[in-house]
Amino acid sequence: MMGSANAFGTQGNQPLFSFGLISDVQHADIRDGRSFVGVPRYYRHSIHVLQRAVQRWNEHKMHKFVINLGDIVDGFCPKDQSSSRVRKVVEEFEKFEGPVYHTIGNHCLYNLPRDKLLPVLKITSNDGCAYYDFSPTPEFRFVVLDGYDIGAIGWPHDHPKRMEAVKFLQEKNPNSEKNSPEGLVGLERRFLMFNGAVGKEQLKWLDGILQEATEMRQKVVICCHLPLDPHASSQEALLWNYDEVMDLIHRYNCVKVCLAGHDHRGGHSIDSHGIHHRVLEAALECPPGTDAFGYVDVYYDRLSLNGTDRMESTEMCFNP
Ligand SMILES: Nc1ccn([C@@H]2O[C@H](COP(=O)(O)O)[C@@H](O)[C@H]2O)c(=O)n1
Ligand SMILES: O=P(O)(O)OC[C@H](O)CO
Repeated sequence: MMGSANAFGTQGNQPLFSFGLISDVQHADIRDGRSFVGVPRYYRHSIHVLQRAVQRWNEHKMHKFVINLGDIVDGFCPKDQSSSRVRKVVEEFEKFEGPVYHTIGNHCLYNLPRDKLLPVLKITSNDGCAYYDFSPTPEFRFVVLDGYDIGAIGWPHDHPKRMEAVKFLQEKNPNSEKNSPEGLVGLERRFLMFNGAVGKEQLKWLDGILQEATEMRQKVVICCHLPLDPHASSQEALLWNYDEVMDLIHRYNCVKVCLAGHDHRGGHSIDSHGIHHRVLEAALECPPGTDAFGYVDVYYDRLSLNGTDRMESTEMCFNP
């Protein structure tokens, strides 16, 4: 019957809630450039993409929150402007009339060390880590992972987590330029300095969260700057220990969707356990006047991403 409540307590085809999405703004007040492989990057324009996104999310009036999948300011931003640029982009996000949840990316860490970055992004942490979770409704839980927990960027020079990452890269990548995948084959090509890993403590925390979500019959959406599935991303962009994280996630049935950024062209896959992996198209790569942002309508059995312009729309149906 039209408009009546179903067994899940939801109205016919009304979403339970919705939220806004954007990734890789990578803004800087510098001339347009290109990625290492020649893809154009529009550093000045990307903040306008964000501004239009915020305007649209606010016009919609119904979005409960916004998620930023990382990389708000580009590493080429002049260092004496890093702090003000990061604040400027965060201020644009904060024009959204609701909470904004940030995921940290490599470019955020090129600009500011963790102890400076996390307070600006309003990520509460006492050990410098940037993973957390939130539950916008009793039925859903969002888990934001810190993909640079073990990473060669962002930690103080002599920090044990940086040392661990440097040692790991020495073992896995023989190139003197640790961002070069030269000679690495297949999935080994992810062992680059602009990627990182989820550390042991974070994995333990994630295990506890997934256990709790299972007990509470919550569906989980994972957010991480670095993609977690090779079929949704180029090999060069993957989390170093994506396999370890996915083995843990696959021990539970509660995770339905994983969202990521970093691989700017975007991607989508459904893994062997029916989990959707959606890598978002970058705001940075939108030629002037074009856009890449979206919003997600959340239903009990699907997430429906409504993309604007260069962001592809994606239906992500799952077994509730
Ligand atoms: N095939 C590659 C790709 C990248 N690099 C290095 O990584 C840096 C970042 O690359 P972008 O995708 O952000 O342009 C780049 O400056 C190179 O140092 C590489 O060596 N080989
Ligand atoms: O956003 P960047 O500059 O770290 O580039 C990421 C790479 O394109 C991932 O393949």
